[in-house]
Amino acid sequence: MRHPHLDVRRAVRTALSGLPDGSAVLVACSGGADSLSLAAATAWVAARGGSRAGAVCVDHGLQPGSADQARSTAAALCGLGLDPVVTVHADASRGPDGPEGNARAVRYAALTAAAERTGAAAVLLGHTLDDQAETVLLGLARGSGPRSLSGMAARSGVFLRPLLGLRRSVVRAALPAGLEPWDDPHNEEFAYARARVRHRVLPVLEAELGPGVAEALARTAELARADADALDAQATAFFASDARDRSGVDHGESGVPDRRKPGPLHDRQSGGVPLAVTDLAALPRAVRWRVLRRAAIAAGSPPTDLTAAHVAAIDTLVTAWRGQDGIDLPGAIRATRAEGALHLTPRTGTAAGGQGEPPPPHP
Ligand SMILES: Nc1ncnc2c1ncn2[C@@H]1O[C@H](COP(=O)(O)OP(=O)(O)OP(=O)(O)O)[C@@H](O)[C@H]1O
Repeated sequence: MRHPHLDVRRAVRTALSGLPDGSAVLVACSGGADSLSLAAATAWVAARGGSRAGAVCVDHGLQPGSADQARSTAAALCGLGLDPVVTVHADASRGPDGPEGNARAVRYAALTAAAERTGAAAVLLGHTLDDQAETVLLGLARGSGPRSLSGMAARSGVFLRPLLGLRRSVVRAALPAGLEPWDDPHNEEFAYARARVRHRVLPVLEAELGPGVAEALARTAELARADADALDAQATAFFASDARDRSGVDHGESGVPDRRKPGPLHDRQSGGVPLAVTDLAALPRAVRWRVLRRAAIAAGSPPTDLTAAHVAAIDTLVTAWRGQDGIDLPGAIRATRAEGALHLTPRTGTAAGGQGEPPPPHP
């Protein structure tokens, strides 16, 4: 780690080079060491590259003194030459996901809104390779599949994560002298699984298995992302061909569409789209489970409540059906098998989600 500030600046320059010329960006800065280091490097790169960089701090008001802390972070960011520096208040006291999850949801919404307001092409986040490794370990411990194990993307929507390839120690060593980072007490709280992974699990793995474990876990994330993307694309292709069938278009052996011939999956249901069991059973399990999950969500099952166990249960109707009853899913959706097809429909007498709304359209 001879010149950490050069590593961080290079990472920022690479991320910004993917944006259209003259783009403005915002650095999302909590005041913590990682995002402050990112802010300093971005200010440096923008000043030399003739681009515009501002910053945005989100004050959740969760801790006493958070407004003062946001103010002093904003002052430090102005001192770096970032312009504009926006402070946003985002209440995280309500919501379904607990304080941490709510804060994350309102933070991402506030950051997106700040980008729209200021015309920024991207919002830069300070996640590091260590954050990625922690995410993979947490996913492994939960028994996650490749989508979860793929961790955080270097780019997703308006968000860029330029530091995903750098160790946290490098990012922190690049923090210019005189900048005082704020230590989020949650990062040290062992009540949080991520803090335990950060301070207790990863250091033990590195000590026992050798250095490079964090890098290896981050590589797993990259490989898992490629696998998950490929499987998702196959699931999308299944729906596309299935929709063609349902539209009554038969491409036949000649490849010429024959619109007179009805497809095998005419939608005879109100509120649900049947999927041919033979078509589903022919898919590899990894693709089929994705198709089933998407179909259940499209029928109205809330994605946050629909677990892998629900999807596995639906799958029994496809691959291990012995005339058994249907399966109840979250959002008052019922999966049943009839006439060689799987049906995902609102439970009789109940509306999807219990809100009297029709299920959303099929993907
Ligand atoms: N309150 C906030 N305001 C603006 N951006 C935030 C805020 N909290 C987090 N972020 C952004 O999300 C990134 C990840 O935050 P998280 O709290 O998960 O990690 P961290 O390791 O504590 O990062 P940091 O040391 O920068 O606070 C931060 O680096 C920052 O870019």
